Amino acid sequence: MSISIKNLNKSYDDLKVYKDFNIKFEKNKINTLLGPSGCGKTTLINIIAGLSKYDSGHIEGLDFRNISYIFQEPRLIPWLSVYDNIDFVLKGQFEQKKRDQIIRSHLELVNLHEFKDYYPENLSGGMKQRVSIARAFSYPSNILLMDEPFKGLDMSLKQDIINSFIKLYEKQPKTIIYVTHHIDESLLLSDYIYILNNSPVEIIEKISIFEEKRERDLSKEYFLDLKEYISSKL
Ligand SMILES: Nc1ncnc2c1ncn2[C@@H]1O[C@H](COP(=O)(O)OP(=O)(O)OP(=O)(O)O)[C@@H](O)[C@H]1O
Repeated sequence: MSISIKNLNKSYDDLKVYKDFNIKFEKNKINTLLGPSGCGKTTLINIIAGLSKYDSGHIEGLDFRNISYIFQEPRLIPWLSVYDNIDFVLKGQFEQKKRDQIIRSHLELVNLHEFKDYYPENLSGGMKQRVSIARAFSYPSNILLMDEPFKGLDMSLKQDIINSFIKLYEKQPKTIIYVTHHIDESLLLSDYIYILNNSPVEIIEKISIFEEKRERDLSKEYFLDLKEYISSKL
């Protein structure tokens, strides 16, 4: 489902972060919020997740039971194996046989099927983040919220994880809201980029790039031009 935010107002004491703010996130697309640090991206995603209160406004198209999350840190349960970390969110959703099939197929898609019995402490940072991506897609949600999920990973690892992510997304499209302040990452992943800036926050521009191929090559002229253009807006 698409998600519409209407006339949002949110302040922290004297700091007005959102003033009569409106935005619409497109159904089953990757909608990216790109803006400088401190402009209000995390505040917005926390409001959508129901983790932060807002002063006034309306949010349409949300059902809190219907949301998956991928955070900056993988947030795996340390005393559960890779397999059981995913099973944990699926219990109560499906019977055992179906859960087993879902977990195995998702671990396969992120190339971690051989690590299903490992505990988080024995995995690298990139592997843990792949488990959290597999977990987010295993859960039967229509909406996925991601806040800087690739932070702290080097570029080649990032590229692998983004590829795993795109494989899962293409098999099971969801309405995705993705927060980042990295232009390169936003160009690799997005269908729509909302450039945010100013205080209170404004949408400087909505850029649509979903007609371009997903096999994205950031060294291509189109992306270099777009990157320069976006930089000039931030
Ligand atoms: N709990 C809070 N109390 C007071 N001010 C806050 C609080 N949370 C955020 N802010 C302020 O609100 C503004 C927006 O913060 P927010 O974290 O939403 O920005 P952001 O764009 O996500 O930044 P970053 O990329 O650094 O996380 C910032 O000026 C921040 O200092």
